[in-house]
Amino acid sequence: MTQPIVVVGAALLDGDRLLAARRSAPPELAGRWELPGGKVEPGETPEHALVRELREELGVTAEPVGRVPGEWPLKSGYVLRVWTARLLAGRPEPLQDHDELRWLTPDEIWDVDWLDQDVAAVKAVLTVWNR
Ligand SMILES: Nc1nc2c([nH]c(=O)n2[C@H]2C[C@H](O)[C@@H](COP(=O)(O)OP(=O)(O)OP(=O)(O)O)O2)c(=O)[nH]1
Repeated sequence: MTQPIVVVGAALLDGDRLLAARRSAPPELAGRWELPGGKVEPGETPEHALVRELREELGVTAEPVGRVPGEWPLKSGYVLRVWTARLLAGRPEPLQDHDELRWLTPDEIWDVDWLDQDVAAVKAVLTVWNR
């Protein structure tokens, strides 16, 4: 069986806030909100992919903290896996793939229009947040 392509999503946490990112492309996803991240490249660990993607997309240095249990199907052949992460240096900016960022408290988490496939992942993040 063909292995799915893993997309890593970062639940970047800063105190009581989670970073959400609004996609600027492709057209069918643009305007919807997601966890920043991207595809794991061949030969790369998911943790390394997460650090690389956050540097490329947001211009920050971050480190993975822990895997959020579960995985969520995306388009055919892709699955989303999520790690909590913390900022080590820099202030996130929407450099690539996104046109807006928002830091959300748990009370604000559903104020943004998450991608359909991210809703279950964000719920899972809420269960591990601040434990
Ligand atoms: N990063 C990310 N992608 C997601 C999420 N939910 C979701 O459906 N996706 C989809 C969007 C894309 O089709 C795919 C990830 O692709 P990407 O474009 O972010 O990854 P990438 O930076 O490695 O891509 P590329 O431009 O190098 O091709 O997964 C999510 O929460 N985070």
